[in-house]
Amino acid sequence: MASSAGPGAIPWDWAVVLNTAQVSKLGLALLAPIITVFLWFFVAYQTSPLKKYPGPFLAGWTNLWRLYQVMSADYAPRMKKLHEKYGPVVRIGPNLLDLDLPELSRTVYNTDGKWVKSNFYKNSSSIINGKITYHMFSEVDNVEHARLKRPVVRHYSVPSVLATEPHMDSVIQDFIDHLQARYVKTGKVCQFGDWLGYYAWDFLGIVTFSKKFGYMEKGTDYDGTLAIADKSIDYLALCGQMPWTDYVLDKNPIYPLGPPNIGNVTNIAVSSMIARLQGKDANFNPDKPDYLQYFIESKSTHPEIVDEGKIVGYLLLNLIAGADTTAITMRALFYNCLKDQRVWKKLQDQVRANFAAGKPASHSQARALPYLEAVIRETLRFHPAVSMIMERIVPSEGLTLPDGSVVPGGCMVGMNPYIVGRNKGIFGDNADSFYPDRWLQKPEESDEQYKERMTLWNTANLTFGGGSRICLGRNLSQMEMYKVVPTLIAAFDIELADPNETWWTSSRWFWRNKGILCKLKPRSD
Ligand code: HEM
Repeated sequence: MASSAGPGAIPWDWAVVLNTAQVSKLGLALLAPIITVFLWFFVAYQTSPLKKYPGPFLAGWTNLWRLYQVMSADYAPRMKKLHEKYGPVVRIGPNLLDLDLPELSRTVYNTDGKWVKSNFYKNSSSIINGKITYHMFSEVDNVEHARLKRPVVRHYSVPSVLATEPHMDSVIQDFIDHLQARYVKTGKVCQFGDWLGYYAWDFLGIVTFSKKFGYMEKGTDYDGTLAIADKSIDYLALCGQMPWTDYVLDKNPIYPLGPPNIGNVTNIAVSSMIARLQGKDANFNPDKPDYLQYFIESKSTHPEIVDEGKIVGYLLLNLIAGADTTAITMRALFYNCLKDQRVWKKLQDQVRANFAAGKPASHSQARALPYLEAVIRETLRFHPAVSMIMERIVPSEGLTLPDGSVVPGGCMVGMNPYIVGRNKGIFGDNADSFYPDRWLQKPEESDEQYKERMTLWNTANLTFGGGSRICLGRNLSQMEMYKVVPTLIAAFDIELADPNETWWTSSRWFWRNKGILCKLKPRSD
């Protein structure tokens, strides 16, 4: 067909320009790469040693599938539905199995150093560390990781954490005073979820370098750090599904597309360290140890490992690894307890029988309250702050699964604390419900039976990870929660402003649970 264009116009009818042979050559040239890519995927799929394991069809072909699942922002419940459909072993990537096999938790997360972290962690290291050369969290070489961790690990033991209690008390007192002045006295509705975040950051500022950031003082994320930290974690979660994308996005030298740095917090960490080393840190009281002091001690005990750069890295890691995770857990605790008034009343009664209003609860007294412990343990099980698969590379000897099949070395496997923590074989048919009482000794249960049950349940508890890479800050975050939760309950009557609120409606990423609008009133009893 001839072109209808006038003389001199570019002909739009390609048949005029190209003859049939040329058209087919062009078609082939365009199709060839597509066919090659398809064949490559097809062969990879057909020959994969993980082909025998069930899972969504697309997940076996490309990691784009799981990237899409993470983008949906309700990744963990989606993965749980997959386990309900396919069973305990689900292939969620061409080279990745998600296991709901608590009996293997001590194998995959162990201390022998053979099970290394996948590249999920490696490529995100610079993001977590605010571009400071510190890789302890994400280090995939376990030997190097152990070397980096050696100088600081004792500072996270229970006695070292307990030594920071005076700092904790001062920041908890501040928290109560702010809530009292801004919400209890005025009757205004409190964005309690946000406030738990401000508190968690100020808490870690004080415990880490004896300096609050001022989020509670200002009543807002005044320098955008909390928002940047959220973006960094989102980036980490997304990029980790296809780690090479980090090189195209954040690490591309022309126009980096990663999240911004937590510049203000980094500046505070650096200036605190310099002032402290020069003996000019006005915030520091030698009678109240903090982590900066601990890390400076590590510099003297391990000068071959710890220098000023490492100290800043250690300081920042405390903040990035500890603030968001603990805030999420506290929000989940208040939200779930307030949603179930039976649980709330039981908790409130026990706390109020033991603590007066107005001053921070002591850690030792709080640890003696069985229902508080049950509530904290249930929150950690029901809503783990890390609700993603913790990927590990299977060592060369392979991994034998309960069905007798062997996952070959080099493949990736992992468990998701959210899924393993809701395993019905361990926690019973009501594993999907928030029910703190399950952690109490039953009347018909002997001490021995109760101990056995708790030992079994601990194998399915991966909220803080496990083995040599278990969370370093778990004592710190637990102590924070054991103190602040009873203090708040003893101080105020707390109610959900809208009892029908769900945090699904208030935060895109379900596990971040930013919502929880609350009314805070003077303690009525
Ligand atoms: C409720 C609060 C917290 C939760 C749920 C939590 C959870 C976790 C989990 C699941 C891991 C292991 C990740 C993996 O193996 O893939 C981890 C590692 C880690 N966490 Fe936490 N964390 C919390 C609080 C903290 C705090 C307060 C700090 C620091 C002050 C901290 C510092 C670390 C560090 C340094 C690691 C890496 C340990 C290693 O690789 O040896 N975390 N955390």
